Amino acid sequence: MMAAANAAARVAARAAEETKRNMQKGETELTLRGLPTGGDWDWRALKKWLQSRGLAQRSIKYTAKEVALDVGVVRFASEAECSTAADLLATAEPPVRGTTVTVEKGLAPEYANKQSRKRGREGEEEAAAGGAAAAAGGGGRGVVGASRGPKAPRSVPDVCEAVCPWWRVPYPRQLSDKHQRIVLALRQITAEVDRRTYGAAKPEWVRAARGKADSAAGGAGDKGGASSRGGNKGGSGGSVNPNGGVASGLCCPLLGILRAPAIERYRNKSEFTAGLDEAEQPSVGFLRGAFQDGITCVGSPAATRHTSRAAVALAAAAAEYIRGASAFPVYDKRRHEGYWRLVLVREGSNKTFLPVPQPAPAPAPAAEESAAAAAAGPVLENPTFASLDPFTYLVTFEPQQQPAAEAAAAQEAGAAAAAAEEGAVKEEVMEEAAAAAAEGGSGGAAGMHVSQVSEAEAEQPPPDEVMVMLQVNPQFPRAQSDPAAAARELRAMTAALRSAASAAGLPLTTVRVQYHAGVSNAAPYDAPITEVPSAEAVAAAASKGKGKEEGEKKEVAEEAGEVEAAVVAASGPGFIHDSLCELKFRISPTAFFQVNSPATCVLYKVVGEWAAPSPATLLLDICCGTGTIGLTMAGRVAKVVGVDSVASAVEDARVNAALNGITNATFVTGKAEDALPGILATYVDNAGKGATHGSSAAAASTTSAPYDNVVAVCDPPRAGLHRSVIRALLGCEKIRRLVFVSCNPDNLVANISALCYPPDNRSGREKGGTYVARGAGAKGGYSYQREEAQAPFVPYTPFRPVKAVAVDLFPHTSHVEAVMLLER
Ligand SMILES: C[S@@+](CC[C@H](N)C(=O)[O-])C[C@H]1O[C@@H](n2cnc3c(N)ncnc32)[C@H](O)[C@@H]1O
Repeated sequence: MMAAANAAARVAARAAEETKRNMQKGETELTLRGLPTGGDWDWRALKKWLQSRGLAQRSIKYTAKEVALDVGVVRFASEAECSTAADLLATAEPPVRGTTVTVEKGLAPEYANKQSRKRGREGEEEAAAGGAAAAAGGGGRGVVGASRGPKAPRSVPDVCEAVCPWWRVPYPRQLSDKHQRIVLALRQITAEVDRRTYGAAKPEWVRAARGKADSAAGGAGDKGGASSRGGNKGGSGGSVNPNGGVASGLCCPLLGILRAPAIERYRNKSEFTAGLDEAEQPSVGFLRGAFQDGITCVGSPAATRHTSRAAVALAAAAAEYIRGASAFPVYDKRRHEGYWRLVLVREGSNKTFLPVPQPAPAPAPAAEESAAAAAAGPVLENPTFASLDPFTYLVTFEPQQQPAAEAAAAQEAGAAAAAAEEGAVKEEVMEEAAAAAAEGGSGGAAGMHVSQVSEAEAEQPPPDEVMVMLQVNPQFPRAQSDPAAAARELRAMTAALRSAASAAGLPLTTVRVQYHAGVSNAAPYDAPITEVPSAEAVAAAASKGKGKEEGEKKEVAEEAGEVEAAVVAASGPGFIHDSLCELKFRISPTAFFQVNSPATCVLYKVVGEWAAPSPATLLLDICCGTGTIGLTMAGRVAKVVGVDSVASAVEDARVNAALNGITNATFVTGKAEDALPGILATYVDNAGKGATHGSSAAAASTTSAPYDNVVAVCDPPRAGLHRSVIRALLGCEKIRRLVFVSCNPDNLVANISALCYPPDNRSGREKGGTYVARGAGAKGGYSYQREEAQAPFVPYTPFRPVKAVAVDLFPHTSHVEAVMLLER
């Protein structure tokens, strides 16, 4: 009992630390520029303005009065709130008419500088006291604080610690910790829905899970959702049964975690920063910490476990060019100076990953035997994506000798017994959950116990196509005053990359240039992307250049001879292809594509199985990227409709459908929150009711009802789904099954809870209205006011969590993907 309590405290502390880290990373912060300065404007006025938009911030940094700075930083309680606020503020009336307030995610460098200066001072004090500790991993000194002037003597993390911080953690332990993260999230969903539902409206699955959690905790209750850390080390015996959640306060059974088929150098995309290394030399690699922490030092990616050899070679070539041959400097974010910003490397393979199954767990083999068997693995005869059983990769935790299928059966028996005791309705819920685990869950595969997981995984074969995108700063003064010189730089860099690629046997087929002047490296999706300038473009720019000297013109001519062949060879189509799940996908430079193809294959197979479509199904692929999930299921459904906010990704999706001869898929460009109501109106008969609150003309004009059987797959970005997407999904009763893929457990909790709240317990705002204070300081209580132009709230049936599984797409990092099935 004591051990469980200690474990619970550890889990809670870890969760709190994670939240704090997220906040420090700036994922919950918005930078607002163009705010009023002087006059009555201070942080209170800013707070009022935010309140008038219905936003509640956690903290504000805004010093307009003191230093006439028009920049404010607003921090929110969660990433989801931050994203919602970003959307709202981007279109909000500015506080002062005629001005424009721009919204950017993350911490303004103005404040980062302040922070880093403060930290720098702290570092100096620490050093003076002889207490400056080296960062874990033994990183040396780094560039901290302003890059001008003396560096603060604070150490920065080693590059591996910064980008794949679990690189020294044994893989089984990584899996345990990630699995535990999802255990916690599933508990939090129960706790969250429990907290916000009362009386008869409380869903039965919550009662069932809570009842069990409370009794597991000795009746003490478990309001916070973190009561035990069982299952973490393959035998600690806490109250969590990781193979089934109902018995432990989880909102549904968690089947385990699907390990990544490839864990070394698995990334097919690497985004390198051009910056100064520890020795203040130009370099291309990974930032060794967060810019918000004042760290701008770049480290070589060579030692990082997740970066491919191809990407490492190209980063080295780019660094060598900048150091040895370029007349343009790397970009300095603090001073907004310099030219070279990012080098993005993307790789594609024309061979679909077809997994070799690992052996079923044998009873307690010796560690070396197990590793050898796992490394060799039995070979599937004619393996195909259709024959892939993703649960071959299932890793379970305890009990050690009990395979998952048996554990599920045991759970089913336990659940049934418990249900018999506690009433007929509950019986139904428990049985359904247990049956889900037993039947559709692991597909009959036993998986393997965590103690049998091997690290001996093969590296990926070399790529068949490689694309590089160079991001540069178009506002660099010399690039502006001498475009010919800038063009020559880009051409020479391309030649350097091509030559390194040839030496390493890499098919570098395409190089593109992205122009981005913003402070953050993340360029907007519509930032211009061009081909590498042609020789003619250089000559034209040179001849237009003011007062070009003869020597320089000659250099252009010579350069054209030397570099032309390389530039032409790398001029490619501006995209690459990857073969995933036996389909071919075109990928544009900025389109989202999962970075670990073998693990993605496993992930998509689970999604396809749990979606359980029929030939009559309309499949909604929400946040579809290049169309991958929808297209892998297109052969099993009547129609796929995908939506994504990035135009180039949607264009890729359309091309991908054609490339694979798929004719029943349609892809829509737009934010899901804007486009979904219209999609539902077009393809589902009762769309619009409640989904759009009557605001969509498209919904009103719905005439046909072609699809009765609708399955939704949601795979949102880290910020999660927008509230109006959730409303639209809930409002469309024909969506009875929903598969949710999440790369962020925090937003998994927020989104799944929102999909599972019964309508009676929604807050006023969720219903389309808001509670407003009666009288000053809310002393007179609150009254509910419906928002203008909102249609009456339409009741809906909430979803119910059925089962979940974690998937490890990102070995050596703390990130984990989760798949959840919801039904109603
Ligand atoms: C995690 S990715 C998933 C993509 C795709 N399902 C896949 O597996 O490759 C999230 C996707 O959501 C898209 N996205 C981000 N915000 C969005 C929004 N508001 N509406 C629709 N799509 C959005 C991104 O462009 C990205 O393609």
